[in-house]
Formats: sequence, structure tokens, C-alpha cells
Amino acid sequence: MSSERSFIMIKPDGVQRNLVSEIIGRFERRGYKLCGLKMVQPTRQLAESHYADLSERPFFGDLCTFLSSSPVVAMVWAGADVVKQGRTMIGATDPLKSAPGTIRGDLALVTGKNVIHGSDSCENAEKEIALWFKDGEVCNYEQVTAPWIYE
Ligand SMILES: Nc1ncnc2c1ncn2[C@@H]1O[C@H](COP(=O)(O)OP(=O)(O)OP(=O)(O)O)[C@@H](O)[C@H]1O
Repeated sequence: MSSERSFIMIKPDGVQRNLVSEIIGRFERRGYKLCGLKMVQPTRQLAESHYADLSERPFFGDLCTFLSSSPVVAMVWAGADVVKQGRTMIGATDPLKSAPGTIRGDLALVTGKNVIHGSDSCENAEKEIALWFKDGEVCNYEQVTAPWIYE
């Protein structure tokens, strides 16, 4: 059983479009364990910190304005290979290049409104969890269904 964790965020468009249960359901049904969840309207500063790696890109300002424009659902999911598998479930950055069956391939059309974020490495996942969650807000518990999910 893996303790790997990923930071997954339903962006403002996903919340406004009532896609929260659809997205959470996909991670639940896959077998992943929900360890943290909160709704928050990010400050501009939090949005800029989250996307700091993109600060030199021309779309950085618009991206941070968008992320702080409305509430998001911030989550921690745990389980086997969750960082890579989460990215696969999410699909390509450009929804038009995302395969059907992926979240973006099924639910989005443009890069600037691609409904969800997922960590791109285990190291970044832990950094993002520390940025978005305070101590005590993320739970570490035994998933009673684990023996029915893992060998
Ligand atoms: N060329 C672009 N024009 C406008 N927005 C962009 C562009 N490229 C990326 N973005 C936005 O910035 C976000 C972060 O870009 P990144 O390259 O890290 O893609 P990603 O890892 O698929 O997305 P995320 O970090 O949100 O999971 C994208 O999800 C998208 O919303």
C-alpha cells in the first residue's frame, strides 16, 4: 500500500460549473483515499505562490487573476502512483489534446479553463500540500476498503 500523495485542486471554473462531485467521484471510484479537502477562495498572493514556476510566462497574470476569482476545492489524495495516475486521469494541459475519458478530455475545451490542477511530481505535491493546508488539516487514516483495493 502506498502513502504517495498528490495535491489536486478543482479550479474556479470546475466549481462554478458544478463539476465537484463528478471530479471527486472519479478519484474515489479509482480507489484513491481522500486525506484533505477544503473550499477556499485563494488570495492573489496564494495564486502567485502556487504558480510561481510560471511567473515568467506571458499568461501568468491572467492565470493568477483567474485562480483567485472564485472558490476552489483543494484536496489531498493518497494511494498507489497517485501523482502520475492523477495526471493521466486529468489529461493534457490543453483539453483539446486530452483523450476522451480524461477529466479535461470529457469536461473542458480551453487551456485557460481546464477545471483541475494536479501535482506533477511527488516533491511538488508535498510543497503544494504545505502551501494550501495547515498542520492538522490533512488526515492520515487507515482506509478500511484498502484490502479490497490493493493486493
Ligand atoms: N499557453 C497558455 N495560455 C494560457 N494559460 C495557460 C497556458 N499554458 C498553461 N496555462 C494555464 O496554466 C496552468 C498551469 O500550466 P502548466 O504548464 O503547469 O500545465 P498543467 O500542469 O497541465 O496545469 P496545472 O498546473 O494547472 O495542473 C494550466 O493548467 C493552464 O490553466
